[in-house]
Amino acid sequence: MENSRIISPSVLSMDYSKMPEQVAQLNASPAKWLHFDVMDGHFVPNLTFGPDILKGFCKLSDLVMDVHLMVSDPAKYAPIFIDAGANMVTFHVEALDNDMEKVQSLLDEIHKLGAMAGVVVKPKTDVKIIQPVLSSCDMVLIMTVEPGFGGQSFMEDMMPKVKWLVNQREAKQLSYRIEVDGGINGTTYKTAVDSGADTLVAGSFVFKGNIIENVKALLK
Ligand SMILES: O=C(CO)[C@H](O)[C@H](O)COP(=O)(O)O
Ligand SMILES: [Co+2]
Repeated sequence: MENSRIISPSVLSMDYSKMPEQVAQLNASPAKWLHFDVMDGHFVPNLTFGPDILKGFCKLSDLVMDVHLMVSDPAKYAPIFIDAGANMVTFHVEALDNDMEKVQSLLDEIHKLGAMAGVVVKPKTDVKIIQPVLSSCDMVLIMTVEPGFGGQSFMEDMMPKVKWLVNQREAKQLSYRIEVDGGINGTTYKTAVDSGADTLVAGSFVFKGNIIENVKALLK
């Protein structure tokens, strides 16, 4: 697992009338990943992309496809998105009733299908419940907004979760990445990085103005 900071621009905030041009800008930027938010209109009150759209992004880019499943049935959809080209699949523990046996099974299934796997926790979920599955995670995603929409404000009070993950990783000699998602911009990213986040999702910040310069600003 790489140790340097990774920027994963969220295409939720892209201008879809300019999709190929904007993906070309991401390809030319120092972003290494592309964050793809799958929302089912049930787990969250918004509806986004299906697997065929991911296939389209894969044709336009060699970036690592970082698929964030905000769906009520992640066990059904994880294999479908891996088949469509997902490299990293993260799913919400809340969608599996915070049941770590179910979470462990899905992490194992995603690995068996050849993708990297991680879990996501919503702002109100206690991160400590995921302790039993940490050794099977390639990444843990801490939501810094309520999932469902781009353009919301960063919740700084999620930083203790990031710090707990850093401590657990060190204590248990694990190597998962720590990703934050929601409200990351040219100011808030510093708070996240100082707390120990190494993987930054950014949507509205990256796609407003110059995409390449905005990605660079998150790497300073
Ligand atoms: O998962 C998400 C929302 O549920 C998005 O990845 C996130 O909101 C990115 O958008 P922004 O950077 O504008 O907050
Ligand atoms: Co996301």
